[in-house]
Amino acid sequence: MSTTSTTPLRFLKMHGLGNDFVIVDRRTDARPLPAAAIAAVGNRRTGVGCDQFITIEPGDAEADAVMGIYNGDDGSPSGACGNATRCVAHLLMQETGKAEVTIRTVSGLLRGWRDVATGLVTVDMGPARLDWQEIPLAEPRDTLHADLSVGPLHDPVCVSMGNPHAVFFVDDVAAVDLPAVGPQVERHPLFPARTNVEIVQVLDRGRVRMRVWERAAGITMACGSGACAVGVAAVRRGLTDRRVAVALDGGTLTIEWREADGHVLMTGPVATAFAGTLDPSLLPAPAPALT
Ligand SMILES: N[C@@H](CCC[C@H](N)C(=O)O)C(=O)O
Repeated sequence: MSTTSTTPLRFLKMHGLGNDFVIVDRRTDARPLPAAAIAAVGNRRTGVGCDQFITIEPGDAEADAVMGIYNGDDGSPSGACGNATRCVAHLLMQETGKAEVTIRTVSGLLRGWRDVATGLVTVDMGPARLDWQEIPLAEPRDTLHADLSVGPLHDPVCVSMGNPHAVFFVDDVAAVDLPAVGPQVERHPLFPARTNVEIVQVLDRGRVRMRVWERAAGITMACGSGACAVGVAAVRRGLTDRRVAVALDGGTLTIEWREADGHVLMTGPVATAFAGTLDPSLLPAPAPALT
């Protein structure tokens, strides 16, 4: 189909636990979407507003679709978005009638499925990556005790779920001024690609409370890849069992770090808020005609 910037671009607004996404289907409309246009759409005052902007691209021999992930603040790409992956898995299952779908992201092939009784959607987020170069960190460090202090936060566990996470265990998540300290950790020189920041309070061996400062999105109601990183970090520190309920501001995700293959499974609800079209003025103007 031929499209121009004056043709409205259709989108779906979805969320997982209040972590919200503008999702566009580029299998039917592949117009260019530069970072500035994504940031304009992501702006909550002047655009639609979203934590992440998600694209669905044509699939291939192994995947039902390819998913692109961009942060709402600046259009920067990310290697993972757990909650959006659950939303896209839900859409693809609805579309294909399949009980299980496969989604390709820049970090790998992810499988998603639904529990028919509860409607909850699970995604296999693949293996947690624990080497300092995979986070990435700027220099060799033990990712189990990364020897970093920023304000009241100390001694993070660093985990990559395809995107970087610094997980700090604290006594009381409510007592931390996350809007103040989150951006300082996000942009600390130890993290050359910046980082997502999680603060966690362990409640018991099966439950934790978590708050998140997301890279290029700020405080969000929930972060799926962050919850995965927290589950992995808590097991590595010996604080919880391998299956844990992670209570976020927007609700609870169940995380299981599977012993057999090191994959991390994430389960929770998805919801569709509304469908709409993007104002063409938010999108790039057509290139001027050559004379
Ligand atoms: N909300 C997401 C994570 C989105 C990407 C993140 N801000 C990054 O830059 O890595 C999730 O549910 O995982």
